[in-house]
Amino acid sequence: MCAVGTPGNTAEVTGIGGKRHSRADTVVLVIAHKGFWTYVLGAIWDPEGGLFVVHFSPHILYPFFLFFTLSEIIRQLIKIRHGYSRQGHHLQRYYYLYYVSAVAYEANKPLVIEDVEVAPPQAGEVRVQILFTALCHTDAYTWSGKDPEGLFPCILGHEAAGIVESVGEGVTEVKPGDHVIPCYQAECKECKFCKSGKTNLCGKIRGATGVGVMMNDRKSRFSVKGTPIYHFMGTSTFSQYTVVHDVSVAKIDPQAPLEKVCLLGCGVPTGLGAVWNTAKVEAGSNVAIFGLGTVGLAVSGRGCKSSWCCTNNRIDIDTRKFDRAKEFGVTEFVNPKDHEKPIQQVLVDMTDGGVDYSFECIGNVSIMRAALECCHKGWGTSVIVGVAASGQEIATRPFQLVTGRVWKGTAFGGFKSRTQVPQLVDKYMKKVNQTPTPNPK
Ligand SMILES: NC(=O)C1=CN([C@@H]2O[C@H](COP(=O)(O)OP(=O)(O)OC[C@H]3O[C@@H](n4cnc5c(N)ncnc54)[C@H](OP(=O)(O)O)[C@@H]3O)[C@@H](O)[C@H]2O)C=CC1
Ligand SMILES: N[C@@H](CCC(=O)N[C@@H](CSC=O)C(=O)NCC(=O)O)C(=O)O
Repeated sequence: MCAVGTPGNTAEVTGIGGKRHSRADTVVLVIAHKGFWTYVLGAIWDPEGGLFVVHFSPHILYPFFLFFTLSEIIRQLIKIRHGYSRQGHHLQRYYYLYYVSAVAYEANKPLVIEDVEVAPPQAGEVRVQILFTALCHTDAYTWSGKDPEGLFPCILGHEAAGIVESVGEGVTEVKPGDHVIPCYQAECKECKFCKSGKTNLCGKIRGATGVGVMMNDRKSRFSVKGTPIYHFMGTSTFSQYTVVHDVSVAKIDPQAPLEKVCLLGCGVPTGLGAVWNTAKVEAGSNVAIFGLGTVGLAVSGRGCKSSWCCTNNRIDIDTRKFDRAKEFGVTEFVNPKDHEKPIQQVLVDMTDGGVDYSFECIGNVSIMRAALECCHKGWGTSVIVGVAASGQEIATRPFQLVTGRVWKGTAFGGFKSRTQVPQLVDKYMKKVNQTPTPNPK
C-alpha cells in the first residue's frame, strides 16, 4: 500500500476528473501527487446508471515524469479492470501495482489477505495477472513449516493460469495479453540440465527461486508497507498479480478455459508424466497408486491409458475417495486400515508376486517403502512423487534393489514445462473439441 493512500495520511489532491470513455462510461478519478509519485487514490464509474466503486484503492502509482493524461490513466484502469487491451501497453511496465494477495506471515498461521505492492518486471521478468489458482499439497506442506526451503513471509501458490500484464526488457517469448501458465519448474533451454536431454530440471534460476527472490537483483518484487515478502517456487500465484522469470512461464492457447487448464500447472502433469515419462508404464501393466489426491488421480486409469487395461490398485485411507477414483476408470481399491498385514504384503499376495509399477503420491516415507516393497521382484519400479518433510529419510533393505526393484523420483512428471505444458493444453482442447455436445433434448 502506498504511503499516501494509507488511512490517516494526508495528501494534496491535485485532480478529480470525470471523463466519458468508450469502454467504460463515466469515470471519476481522485489523483494525488506526492514528491516523485502520482497516485490514483480511487476511481468511480457508472457502468449501468448506478455509481460503482472500483476496487483500486490505492492501487496504482507511477512516476510523475511520465505525465499521463487523464484519458491515458483511465485507459490503464480499464485495462486492469477488464483485462488487457492492446493500446498503450508499453507504459505498463513502469507501474507499481497494488493488489490483493494471501500472505503467509508464519508457518501454520492463517494466510492474511493484504494489499501487496507488486513491483514492475525487470529485465527477463514477466508480470502476470493471475485469474485462477488451485491448491496443491505442496503449498500446504511449505505453509506447515516442514519444507526446509520454506521462507516467511511469503506468497504461496504455484498451480495457476493468467494473462501477461507487462514484460521487462529482453522478454521476447511472451507479450502483454498472452494467456499463460506459470511454471514452477523452469525451462531455459540453455543450461546444462536443459541441454542434457536427460531431465526436465532447469538450473538457470533455481538458486534464486529456492530462496524466494528474483535472479536479477536477488530481491523480491512483493512488499507490504516496505517489508519484502518472499516469492515461492518462482510463481507465488496466491496473488492477483505476480512477477515470474521469463523461463518460468508457458504461453498457451488463448481459447483454453483458464479455470480448467490452471491444473496443468502442477498436479495433473505430475501424475500423467510420472506414468508416461518417468515410469514409462507399458500396456497391460499392474499398477499400485498410493494416495488419491489430484496427483494420485492423475496417475489413474487415464494416466495409464485406460485402453491398455492396466490393473490399478488404488490405495487411500479415506474410502470416500474411491467413488471419485471410479470415475477415472479404476475398479480395485484397497484401504490399508482394512488389513492387519503390512500393505506391501497385501498387494504382493493380491498380484501374484507384486505390481509392475507403483507410485507414492502422499509424501510419507513409510508409504514410500511400502510402495517399493509391493513391486515385483526382478522388474518392479516404484516412483516417488510425494514430497516428504524436512529430516525425513527413506529406507529399505538393499536386497529389495539387489533383486531387481527400481526406485525412482519425479518432479513435474518429467515434463519440460515451457515446451510441453502448451502441448498438454492443446491435447486437452482437442479432446474437448472432439467431445460431442450433449443433445439438448
Ligand atoms: N514431485 C512433484 O513434482 C510433485 C509432488 N507433489 C507432492 O505429491 C503429493 C500429493 O499431492 P496432492 O495430490 O496435491 O495431495 P493430496 O493431499 O490432494 O492427496 C494426498 C492423498 O493421500 C491420502 N493419504 C494420506 N495419508 C495416507 C496414507 N497413509 N495411506 C494412504 N493414503 C493416504 C490423503 O488422504 P487424506 O486427505 O484423507 O489425508 C489424500 O487423499 C504431496 O506430497 C505433494 O507435495 C505434488 C505435486 C508435484
Ligand atoms: N522444497 C522441498 C522440495 C519440494 C519439491 O520436491 N518440489 C517438487 C515439486 S512439488 C510441486 O508441487 C520439485 O519439483 N522439486 C524439484 C525442485 O527443483 O524443487 C525440499 O527442499 O524438500
